[in-house]
Amino acid sequence: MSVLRSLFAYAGRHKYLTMLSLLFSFISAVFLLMPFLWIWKVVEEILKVYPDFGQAADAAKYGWYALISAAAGILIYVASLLCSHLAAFRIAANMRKTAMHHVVTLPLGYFSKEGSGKLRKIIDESAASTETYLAHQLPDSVQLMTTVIGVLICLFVFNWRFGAAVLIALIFAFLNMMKMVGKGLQESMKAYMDALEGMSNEAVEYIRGIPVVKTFQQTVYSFERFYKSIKNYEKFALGYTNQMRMPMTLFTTLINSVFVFLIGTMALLIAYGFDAGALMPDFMFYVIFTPIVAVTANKMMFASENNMLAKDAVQRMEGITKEKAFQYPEKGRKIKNHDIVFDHVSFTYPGSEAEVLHDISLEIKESTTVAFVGKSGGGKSTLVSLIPRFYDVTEGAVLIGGVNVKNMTEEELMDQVSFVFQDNRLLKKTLRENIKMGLEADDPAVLEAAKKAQCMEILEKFPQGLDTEIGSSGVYLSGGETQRMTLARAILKNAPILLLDEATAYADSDNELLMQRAIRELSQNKTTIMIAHRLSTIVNADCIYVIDDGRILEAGSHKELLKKNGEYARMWRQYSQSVEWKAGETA
Ligand SMILES: Nc1ncnc2c1ncn2[C@@H]1O[C@H](COP(=O)(O)OP(=O)(O)OP(=O)(O)O)[C@@H](O)[C@H]1O
Repeated sequence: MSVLRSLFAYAGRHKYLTMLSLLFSFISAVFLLMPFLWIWKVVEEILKVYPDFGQAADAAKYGWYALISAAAGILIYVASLLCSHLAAFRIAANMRKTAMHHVVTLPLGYFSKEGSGKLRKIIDESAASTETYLAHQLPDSVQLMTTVIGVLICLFVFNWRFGAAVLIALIFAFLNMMKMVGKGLQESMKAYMDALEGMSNEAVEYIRGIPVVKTFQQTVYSFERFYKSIKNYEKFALGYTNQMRMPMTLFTTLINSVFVFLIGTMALLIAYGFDAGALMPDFMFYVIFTPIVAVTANKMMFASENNMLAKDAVQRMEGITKEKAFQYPEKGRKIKNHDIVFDHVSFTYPGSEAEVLHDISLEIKESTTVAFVGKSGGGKSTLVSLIPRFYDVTEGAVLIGGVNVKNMTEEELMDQVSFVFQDNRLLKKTLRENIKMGLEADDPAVLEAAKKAQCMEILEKFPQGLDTEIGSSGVYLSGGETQRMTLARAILKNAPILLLDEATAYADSDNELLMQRAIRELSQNKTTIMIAHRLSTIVNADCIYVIDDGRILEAGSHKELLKKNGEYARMWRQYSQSVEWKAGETA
């Protein structure tokens, strides 16, 4: 019931269709039990007139009744499945939609914590297994319950002694079944499903990393994590199977040995002086009837396993939908200008122990350009990512124009900021849509932005120009091309705050100069933050912050920092030397 209640949360009006399917399923079960009774009547009729079979006038009539009730039962069952399938598809689709809608509201940190393979598996496969559950297993369970109740009634209506014999076998079999579906097994199954999920995640990560692995000849080492997850899966799969082996064997044996109990009872009754002839019709009824008992009991066992699977799927899905969404206020406060302030900001990545930024305070005035430089891993990208709220600060606040970014609506915040990062992604849409990203702009404006960002050679490469669909056959953009497309996006958006994290990292020397010029032009009158390892690109910044180990080491203009002769001056000397060496090499 709890599984059904959870699933109905996604059902809307389709829950009535599910209920209708259950009603049909119940009626069909009643109809499908009837043929056994009619056949018993046929047998009784024949035995009554034996050996003069011509006297069995009603046998044919009962035969027809059996056929008609079987046909009606099947037809009603088909109607039940029709309803259940319609509802199941809709409910599973709603589950996927709800999960996806929720996923996009989650903080970015969630996606680095949970691998994408794992998320895909949970959303897709959990919805699929609830679909099977609702379409088949649930109506079948109602049918089974009805059949069980019908069977139990019939067992005792005809001859309680034979009924008791069948029941004893059933009780033993079901006691075994309890072992199979008990709490311990639910836990083993959860561990098994976790291992399966882990393996799926590692497989995705492994396949993604293959190019890097091949380049660095790391095959054996990189395979280790994936291999461990396979071994872990093997451990739980074997454990689960071993746990099932004994009770499953006993269950199957007991359920199929009901005949032995019946024959034993018949022999006992005859030994105690009962008339074999008078017992025969009842005995025949139980012989006809017992196969349903075995089939029903088998089905019940699988139904309870499927119920556990559906419960597990619902819980996994709820694990995502109950994850706290990123909160944006309904109504935001208006910003006064485009100053950016970091006020005593500390930050730790979600799920990580180590603090990455420690008590950082700095102020960036509107329309100025600042640069963050420093050792790799010092926290520059993290600091920048707090402005568009890719993550929320752990302590302190980030303010734009005097307003905490947490108090700005999503629209307001995103309208203020455009960014070009190292790791940019394009959508599987046309080049035009990738530059516009939902902005109102006509083709000349899109082309103008593309031109400034040095994207014309990309557009010229494909005969369909702006209409070229990324991801369609043969359309692939390199890292540098993707970065230029992202720059075109930022140019078209023309937001007052510009965040550039190694924005020209992948550019070749021809393009880099032109991209730098476009960036310089774009950053005019904008609050700009640049992260760059090539220090020549930031010498003109109004202020340069040297970030080291999550702290500001030094701050000032290029000239001031050189005069100070500290870390920046050291970095500059090193950089100039490397440029000289390169120039020497090319000379
Ligand atoms: N998603 C994450 N989860 C946990 N820790 C992270 C995550 N991303 C980065 N870090 C850690 O935060 C620290 C700062 O990383 P960050 O990328 O901000 O440095 P950076 O100065 O920009 O480095 P680079 O110049 O190499 O880009 C590093 O120690 C890094 O390992």
